[in-house]
Amino acid sequence: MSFYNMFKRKKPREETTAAIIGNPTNVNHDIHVTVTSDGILEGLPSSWVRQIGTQITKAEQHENPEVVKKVLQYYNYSVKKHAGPTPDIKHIYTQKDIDEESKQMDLYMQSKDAHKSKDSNLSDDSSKSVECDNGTSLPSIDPVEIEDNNLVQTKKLAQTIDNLTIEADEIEYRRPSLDERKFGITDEEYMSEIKKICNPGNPYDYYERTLKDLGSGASGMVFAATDKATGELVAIKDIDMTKQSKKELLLSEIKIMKNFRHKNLVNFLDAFVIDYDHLWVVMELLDGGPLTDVVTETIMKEGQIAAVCYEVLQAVSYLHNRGTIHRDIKSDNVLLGMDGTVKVTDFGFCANVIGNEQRETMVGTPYWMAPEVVTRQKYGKKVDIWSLGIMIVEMLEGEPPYLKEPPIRALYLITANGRPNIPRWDNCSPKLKSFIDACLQVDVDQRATADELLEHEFLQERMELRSLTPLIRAAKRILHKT
Ligand SMILES: Nc1ncnc2c1ncn2[C@@H]1O[C@H](COP(=O)(O)OP(=O)(O)OP(=O)(O)O)[C@@H](O)[C@H]1O
Repeated sequence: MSFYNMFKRKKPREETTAAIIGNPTNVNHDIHVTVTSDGILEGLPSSWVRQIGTQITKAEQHENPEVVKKVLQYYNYSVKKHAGPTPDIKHIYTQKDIDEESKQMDLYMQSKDAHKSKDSNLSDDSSKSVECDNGTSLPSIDPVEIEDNNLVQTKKLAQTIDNLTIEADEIEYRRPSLDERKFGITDEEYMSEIKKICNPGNPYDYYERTLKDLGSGASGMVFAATDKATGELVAIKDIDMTKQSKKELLLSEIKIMKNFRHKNLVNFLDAFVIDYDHLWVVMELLDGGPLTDVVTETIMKEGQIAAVCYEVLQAVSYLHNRGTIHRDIKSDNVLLGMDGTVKVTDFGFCANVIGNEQRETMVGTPYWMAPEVVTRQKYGKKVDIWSLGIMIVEMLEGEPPYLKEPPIRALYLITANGRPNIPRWDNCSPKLKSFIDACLQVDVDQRATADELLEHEFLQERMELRSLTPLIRAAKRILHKT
């Protein structure tokens, strides 16, 4: 369900602008940030200044200029990365992918030469830096001749920022060509590959479509079908491949997912190509709906929270022990069975859809994001543990911290505040407090691993899975999903 559905719950307005953009072809912006004596970040491209807008106060900029810079870097990198023809699909993530992504991000934002404006007459001296009040050092804006006349100085500074503004605003955006989107493989090659990976048969020979639609996601509909051989219900995700920019990555995901099988994952069952350009992914069906419905509509007991955590952690441990990071653990991606079964989904499939509003949004969901994702420090498997901690906050409070804040502000608060305030903290038992503490450590080394958490005493307090059934029923009733 990922990012898209989360915003369907409460979607910050600024995320809905939907111009279709491709990769920048003329990225020419020097980004030299400085902090004035008033603690204001200067030298930011105008588009960034607009993004800060009312989201980050001057006092916050003054207090945490480095965090603001990192947040904007991360946000802009994510948006552009998501928009471009480079491999940006959420696929099976490993530490290697993350290291590579960090390198690309550094290159994107820090390589002065890579972003130098051909028109810019600014100095190329990047060695200068400005010492901020908090001791951090930011690269200085290129020299504006200091003249006695303050007005001239101010004008020149404004002109400098204007230059940056023009550079940032004049990036040419274009839609990636079909060839770029396919990474050079022809339709014939692609179809031959897909035939090797997917079941070549006709899905209607195996499954009978029911009238029940389970919902729709970014990449298409999910509907229920009956397995003709067993009579069991399955869920089929219908992905319109003409809207996928990275078809071959989709295929490699299917290959990997075929090998992942765990009782706490929504397991992949089969895949078919239908009508030439639609991919049907057959999965186990979970009839209880997403955990989100339960956290928003009901009040969970600690024993029920422990039961969910225990199941989710088994899936996370399975993925981590196979070198895979989920990167999007949240209640929307935990599906429930009416019997209380708990399964993690979206661990392989997250479509990169061309031509809808998602393309201008970030990769990943900010509210569940660990601080190190933004700061890029020791970013690895433990991001899933932080997200689990945030999911516990959802189970306690009904929503993650900062959900009402727009994404840039949420990213700022996550990075600047570290561990969030939990309003119901005082009502939690010592065991639950200790469990949350183990998940929401800003210091990655202090944060527990999935295997360590599985041994935590809080989980010994877990109730039976079927204790979740009344909550699921109640949520369905309230949401008229029965
Ligand atoms: N295996 C399943 N069993 C039952 N319902 C499911 C299953 N998979 C998805 N759904 C439901 O279908 C809807 C759409 O799910 P989907 O995973 O396509 O959303 P998404 O994550 O927003 O899309 P995408 O993964 O393409 O970004 C959701 O409401 C989800 O609860």
